[in-house]
Amino acid sequence: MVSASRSASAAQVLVASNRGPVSYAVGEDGELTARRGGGGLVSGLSAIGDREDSLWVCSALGEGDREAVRRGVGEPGVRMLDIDADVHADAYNGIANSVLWFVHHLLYQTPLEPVFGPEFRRQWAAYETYNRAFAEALAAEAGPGAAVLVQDYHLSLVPGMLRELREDLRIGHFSHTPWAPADYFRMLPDDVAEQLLRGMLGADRLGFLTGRWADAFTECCVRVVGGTSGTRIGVHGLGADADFLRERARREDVDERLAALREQVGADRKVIVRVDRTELSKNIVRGLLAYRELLDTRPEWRERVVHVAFAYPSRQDLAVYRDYTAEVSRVASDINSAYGTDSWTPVVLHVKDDFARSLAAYRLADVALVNPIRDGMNLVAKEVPVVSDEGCALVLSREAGAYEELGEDALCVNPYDISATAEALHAGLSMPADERAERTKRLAAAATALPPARWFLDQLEAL
Ligand SMILES: O=P(O)(O)OC[C@H]1O[C@H](O[C@H]2O[C@H](CO)[C@@H](O)[C@H](O)[C@H]2O)[C@H](O)[C@@H](O)[C@@H]1O
Ligand SMILES: O=c1ccn([C@@H]2O[C@H](COP(=O)(O)OP(=O)(O)O)[C@@H](O)[C@H]2O)c(=O)[nH]1
Repeated sequence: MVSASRSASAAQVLVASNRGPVSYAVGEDGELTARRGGGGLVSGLSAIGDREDSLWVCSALGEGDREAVRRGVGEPGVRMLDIDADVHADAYNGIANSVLWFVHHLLYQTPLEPVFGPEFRRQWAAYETYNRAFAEALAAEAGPGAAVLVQDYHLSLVPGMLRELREDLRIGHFSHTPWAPADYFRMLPDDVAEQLLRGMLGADRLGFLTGRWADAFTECCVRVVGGTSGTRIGVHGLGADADFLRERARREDVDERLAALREQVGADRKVIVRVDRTELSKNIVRGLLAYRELLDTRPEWRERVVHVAFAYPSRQDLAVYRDYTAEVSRVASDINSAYGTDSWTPVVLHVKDDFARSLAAYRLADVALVNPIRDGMNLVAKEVPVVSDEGCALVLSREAGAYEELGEDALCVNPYDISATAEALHAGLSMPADERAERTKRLAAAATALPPARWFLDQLEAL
């Protein structure tokens, strides 16, 4: 960890995102420790750090990050913005994750409904302030004619704001989420919907993970603001980083965790693996219920399979995420109480983020379960086949962006259909080893077609 030192105002390529590549924690001894930021956006953008002329502008997300900013500690080429904590909380928890995330992932269902009243308006004002802070920092840091790539729904207003401050810049925006169908998007107050779209249309070019999300965005523009007003739109299906993953997954710390997992699972048992943030859109509870149904309807699997579920903490400031986390644990322990025996624990649930252990689980999996209700891409689905030791069947939701590229060799499911998911798990567990290996090879090839470095460069060149 060093003081951020790269010359800032010379930056020719800038990335802006809420979450940055590292986050900091203050230890009991007062020392700061850095750890890799979670989630797929960070995995995808990691290649940018190799460029000398780049700057990654991100937000301080917690007390550790704020302390790092105060002490002037940081990674080279990264600038963390210490935006007022209340403004950040309203923008990130209130607007981005409680409203925009829910709209794009179709998560509002009774009794979870949007409430567009005074609190929303206060949070919306904070979202504007938050976006303006990014626009101003980018305007100050960008060299003449620089390219700025703004990331995701946290920063939808930044392209329009930045355009007003700096006409010389080339501005792109990339959405890592799905985009809501127009009828659902128009649930947002009219002025807010319009501001979001006009903010994004301030960019020269907009990127999406799949054609499906790009088309939904275009349809929203046609319905709400009359069209996309000359802004170019492109599709870039972010893939897994094969070189990084294969090397990282064979290191000693992963081997150690693999041995521990093998011991926990027990000899001669098959393993169904899932790895997610504990996130409503990932549909973890329905996944567990499908596993329960498998044990119920196909008793031949009892004692012969273990479901290894990693559900690492996410957005815990929000009550709805905390409740969901508790529900995941409750359903997992219900299954263990109902079916477990002295020698067999049907579900092994880990709720602490551990990248090395996740890679170990990828290696071990006979079946990977990826069943989101909706997901921009889902990199886990792309990473498992790359890392797998002996081939792995992939049970994949048709509502994940990854389905467009992996659909042919995965066992595809409607994520709401628990029985169909249980049947797909059975099919995965029963798949002959040679078929599984063949499919895994093809899945890995499709999953790595557009590695992160190329994904990033393509956008830069197109801009
Ligand atoms: O930053 P958090 O609030 O902790 O959330 C983590 C990230 O979640 C979302 O990731 C998405 O990006 C992936 C890569 O393109 C994609 O595969 C996945 O489907 C998306 O869910 C979010 O869009 C990011 O901004 C967050 O950092
Ligand atoms: O303990 C872990 C397990 C996984 N991941 C990474 O988190 C990302 C999850 O991305 P995905 O697109 O599947 O979903 P997101 O969380 O971004 O919605 C993947 O690249 C994983 O390798 C991680 O950072 N820590």
